[in-house]
Amino acid sequence: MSDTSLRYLSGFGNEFATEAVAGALPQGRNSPQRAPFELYAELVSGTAFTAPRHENRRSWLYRRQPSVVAGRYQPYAQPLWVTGKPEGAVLPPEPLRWGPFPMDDAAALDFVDGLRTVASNGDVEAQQGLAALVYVCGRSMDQRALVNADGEMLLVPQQGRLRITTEMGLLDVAPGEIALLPRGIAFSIALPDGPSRGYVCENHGAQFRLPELGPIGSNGLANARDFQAPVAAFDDTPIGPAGSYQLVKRFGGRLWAADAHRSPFNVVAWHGNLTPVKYDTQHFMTIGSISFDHPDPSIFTVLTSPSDTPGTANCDFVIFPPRWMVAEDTFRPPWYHRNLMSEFMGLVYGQYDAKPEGFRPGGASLHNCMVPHGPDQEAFEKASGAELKPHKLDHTLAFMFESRYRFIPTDYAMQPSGALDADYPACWAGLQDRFAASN
Ligand SMILES: O=C(O)Cc1cc(O)ccc1O
Ligand SMILES: [Fe+2]
Repeated sequence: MSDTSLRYLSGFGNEFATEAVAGALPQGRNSPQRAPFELYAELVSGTAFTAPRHENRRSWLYRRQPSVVAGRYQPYAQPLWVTGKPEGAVLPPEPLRWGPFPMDDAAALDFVDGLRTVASNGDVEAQQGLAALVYVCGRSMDQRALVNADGEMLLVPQQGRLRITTEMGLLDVAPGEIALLPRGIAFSIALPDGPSRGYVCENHGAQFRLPELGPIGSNGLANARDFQAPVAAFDDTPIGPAGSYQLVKRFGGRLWAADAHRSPFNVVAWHGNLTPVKYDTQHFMTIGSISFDHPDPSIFTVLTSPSDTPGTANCDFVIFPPRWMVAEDTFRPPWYHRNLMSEFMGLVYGQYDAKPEGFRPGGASLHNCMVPHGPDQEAFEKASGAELKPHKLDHTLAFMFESRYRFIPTDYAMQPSGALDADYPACWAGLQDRFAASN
């Protein structure tokens, strides 16, 4: 597929129609007796057929061969991609933090082999919860594609651009941008900038959508028009022998691989509202306090995956982008707090105001349900004494996967020789009792 296919259609959840060859989309019906150019019609339903109209997501693909043409699947070993709650897993009741996840072994790994679950929750079979992963990779996926039947994947690149080929077309995603790849849609990732690292939310629950805006009104936060879907594009490499391509499938918390004769990227035209999208976080219209007090971080929600309990998300994807701090008589960083919701955070670049030194780009932190946390001593002291003039928190992008379900860290995350910060709670130890009743 050539770079000329790198054009985008704008809007979140729109009804798109796109064809790589003029005339390839049937008009006025979805499954004519014979589709144009002898293409096969294939429906992909991302929601139950009967999901409410505003939540319903499906697309019609017109392709050279239907996806059912594939070899037989064999188990594929990738022990560091872990789903759900491992048997007997120990869940420390403390705050956890990791330094930048090492990229030492990245050179030999592609995106599939470079995925490492840091923490996971829920139950993939119950369509609940998520896995928070990192990827470290130095190789493009060569002659192979991944299909995740277990959930959609939200990619947050931290280092290196991703060129993502999908059944619907191409996406180019740089650090500062995100990609949302629907459950079940095949994709393959190339690395135009070399070694890459980033974060992934593998969402087993309800699909991510834009949050309600309530009193904010009809504009603001992430605007629907800034999400970009690919235009139809296909790979016209001729069919090769069995095994010239590999399809890797995530299915029930395990990986499988099948030989194929060609890539699954043979969709000549498609229409519908189930599609991969990318979004540039620079377009996020940030709202904050213009009087006093630090608001709840829900004002930074880009996308939300609701659960069955209103307002209590399976997962909120929240960002902390560059923004002005202007609040008067206010301790401006996050307050000390405990939260029913569990918070997994990562840092794409820059500094995070609550932890200016200890939280590093490419690392992560985890504050599970009711685990106390807040600014480290350095941040507390600085912010308590700072002159409260307007101040731009610039050159920074942190994010959070916030979930109603506690995240269980994996063995990979907890190994003492890895990125785990063994002494994280020490960053608060110096917060003295300064009570002075006479004040
Ligand atoms: O814990 C964190 O750093 C995330 C966070 C940020 C904020 O501004 C308010 C609450 C919150 O949990
Ligand atoms: Fe928090």
